[in-house]
Amino acid sequence: MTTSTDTPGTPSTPGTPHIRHRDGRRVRPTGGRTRVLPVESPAQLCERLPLTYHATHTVMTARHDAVRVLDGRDDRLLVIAGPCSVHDRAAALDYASRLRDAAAALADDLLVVMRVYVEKPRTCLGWPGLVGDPGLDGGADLGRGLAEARSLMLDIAETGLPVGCEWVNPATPAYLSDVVAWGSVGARTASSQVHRDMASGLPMPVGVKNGTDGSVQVAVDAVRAAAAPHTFLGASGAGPVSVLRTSGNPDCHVVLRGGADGPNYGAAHVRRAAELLTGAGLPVRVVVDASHGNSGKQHERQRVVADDLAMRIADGDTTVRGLLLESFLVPGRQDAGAGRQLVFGQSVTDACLGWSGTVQLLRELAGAARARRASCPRPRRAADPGSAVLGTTPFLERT
Ligand SMILES: O=C[C@H](O)[C@H](O)COP(=O)(O)O
Ligand SMILES: C=C(OP(=O)(O)O)C(=O)O
Repeated sequence: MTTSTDTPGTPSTPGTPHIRHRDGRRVRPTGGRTRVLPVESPAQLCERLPLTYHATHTVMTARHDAVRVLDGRDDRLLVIAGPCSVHDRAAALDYASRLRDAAAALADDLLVVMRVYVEKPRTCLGWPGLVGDPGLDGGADLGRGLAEARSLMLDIAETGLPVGCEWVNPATPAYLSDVVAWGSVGARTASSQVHRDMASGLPMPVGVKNGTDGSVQVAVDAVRAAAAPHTFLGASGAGPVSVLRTSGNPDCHVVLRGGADGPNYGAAHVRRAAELLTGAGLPVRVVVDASHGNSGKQHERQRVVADDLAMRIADGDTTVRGLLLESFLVPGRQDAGAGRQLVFGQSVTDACLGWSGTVQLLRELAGAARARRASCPRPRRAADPGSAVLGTTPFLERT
């Protein structure tokens, strides 16, 4: 085989040779499909936008408390609420200040984390989120996206409200993970080795969704895999690809989000998930996503899911440790696109509950946590909360 540079073609990397087979046929080059563009290193961005004292306090306290809630050592409910995706800083901060006030008022019963989802996995194609396309115009200025995402997360954490997000690209945590109190591996990536490796090194509790097909086993496998140490190639703070060795993340948990075969927030589904976890030798920690497959993506149906869970929790169910809600200022959703006039505070991805509906649900969930506390004899210390028996997990007193 010989190489030639006079063959027509569009190599996108300068210097990529065109290929001519020895029989004279032109061979389409298979390389050159990726252009490499520079971007600020994680260390540079973190130095430019450092974690402040207050934000550090928010993050560390929330991570610690979230683990205790998930383990049943804190009898509150973990509620991760916020827009499906953030696209507009002003609207996200407006929502955050309302959520922070509601969270403070309900702090005895709920541990509230704001969804600040800056990366979106897509079923096929679509807007990739603030990091991938901060201009919502296809410009894909990732350098700007990372900076905007970090700055927004920092400002929210600075107010005392912890933030949570889904980790989609394994290079992103190096830029943002120090600001994040709770993370997620989504339904589209739960079976991905890359995401399991990544979760094993994240310094926060990570909720792994069941698959879009409804498989909970895939999430259980991911939780088990992420609890173990891994060694893999990845982005480090200094930028270049490095060998990363993780110690394993013992704080991962399953998130039931429904799937192609319907919702899975019902008592029987939760029981089944708990059995799978126990069978895998894992602690029974279950969080339910009221949206996605559980709401059939009809935002108002999140109420039905949350009402049902609130009733079961008030009746003493201790298996469900938390809920995810998709909520923003204005209910519903809208299409984004270059030059479009957008409604302030309305989702550009999945439809969300509006603010008043959200507050109502938060109060209801707080009431359920209170009722559960009243019906549970306390304090009951579990010798090993990790080996909790389904539905009868004793809560330890919050300290
Ligand atoms: O949570 C948001 C969406 O459900 C997820 O990103 C997939 O979106 P899509 O099916 O519209 O691509
Ligand atoms: C994409 C999300 O969820 P899922 O992975 O369950 O579809 C999400 O929570 O934004």
